[in-house]
Amino acid sequence: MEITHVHAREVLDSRGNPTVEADITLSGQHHGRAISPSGASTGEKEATELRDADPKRYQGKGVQKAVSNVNNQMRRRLVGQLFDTQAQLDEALIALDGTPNKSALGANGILAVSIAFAKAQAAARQVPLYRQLADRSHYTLPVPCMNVINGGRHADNTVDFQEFMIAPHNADSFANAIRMGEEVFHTLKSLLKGKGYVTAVGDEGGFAPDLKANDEAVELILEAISQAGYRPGTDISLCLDPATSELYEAGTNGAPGLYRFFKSTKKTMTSQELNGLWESWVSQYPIVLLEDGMGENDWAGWHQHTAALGSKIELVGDDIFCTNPLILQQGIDQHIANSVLIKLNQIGTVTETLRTMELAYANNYGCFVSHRSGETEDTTIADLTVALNAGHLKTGSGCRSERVSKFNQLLRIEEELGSAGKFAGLKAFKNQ
Ligand SMILES: O=C(O)[C@@H](CO)OP(=O)(O)O
Ligand SMILES: [Mg+2]
Repeated sequence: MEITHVHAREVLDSRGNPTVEADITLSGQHHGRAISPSGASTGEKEATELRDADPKRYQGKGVQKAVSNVNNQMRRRLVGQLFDTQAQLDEALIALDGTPNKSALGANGILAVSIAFAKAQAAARQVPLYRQLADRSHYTLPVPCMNVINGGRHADNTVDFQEFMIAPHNADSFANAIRMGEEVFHTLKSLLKGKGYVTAVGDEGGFAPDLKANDEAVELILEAISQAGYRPGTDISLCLDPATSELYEAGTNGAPGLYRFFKSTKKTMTSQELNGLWESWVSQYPIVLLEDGMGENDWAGWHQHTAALGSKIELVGDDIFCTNPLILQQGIDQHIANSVLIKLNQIGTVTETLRTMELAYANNYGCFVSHRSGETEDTTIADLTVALNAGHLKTGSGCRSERVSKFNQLLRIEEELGSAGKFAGLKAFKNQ
């Protein structure tokens, strides 16, 4: 189909920072619109998010250059051309950029165009986006992993670890899983209030209290699950993303690196000690998934970590893989983790994201689809999760619209699919 219109503009994300929105029209009548999200605890090998240097606009965080690259180079290359498939479009964008990490044109602009094209194609074919991404007779509705306590770089509190999530898996539908999760979320609010903690929320919608210790977050969540009338581990389990790359300090002169608890005690731990902490938490608590339990530059630590826990729970690599098929392949070869976090803007096109997911599945790795801490009303990840039967996703929790919009899209998809959709349940998680 012929691309007849390409246009980008600067819009805002959930932190009030600018990001890129792109519009695409096919054959003068089929429209697609998409917005790129933005991370705070980013992996070093992510595709480049182009930000303007001008300190007078948005403290140097503007995206005018990325927008202009869409409205000039990309528009010139695309308008008037025929693209039949997503891969053809994305290959053209990758070639036009010409760098391995999309630093010339910016992955924020490229991704918005790539997703907008997928949506325009879906509109042209009159199918929902998930069906445009993968046409199947049956689809899986994911377990929503809801981030109910925020810490790390996502909140100004005393908690070092970034994300404490609940996974309501013992449900017969996505709608019931969301209801269970939200009931726990509200119970947790009362519990925190009762204990004198603030109930303000962090970037991803979870509460951000000043707790006395990191494990207090887990204890409080378990209490909230029980108080809400559910059984921890049987009905609702826990998932964690401590985002330990943010804690990691590389060693100098050949000394091993250390993890520093930068917000609470300022104490340090070796990889071995941190791995020991995870082993004890996994034996003590109903944890089914642990993301970035080791830092992106600590492959030796990751190796140990996978040997210790890789046959017990799901170990997800986020910063270490950056949704990049080449890096994931290295991880697979070295037996690192058993699952990969999927963030479209870490790699920059729909086609490369799908390639990473296919590589993961071919090697018996899981795919955990994810939002970014800077999000928008764009709900593409909801459709992506369903399209690829990923079985679980994380997209924050229940009180911020940029997170809830994904839940609402999944509720619509579940309704639309009827008996062609099935809730994933506990088996969505590796080793469960
Ligand atoms: O670390 C993560 O997994 C993400 C999303 O939760 O955070 P950010 O978008 O800040 O990288
Ligand atoms: Mg992460």
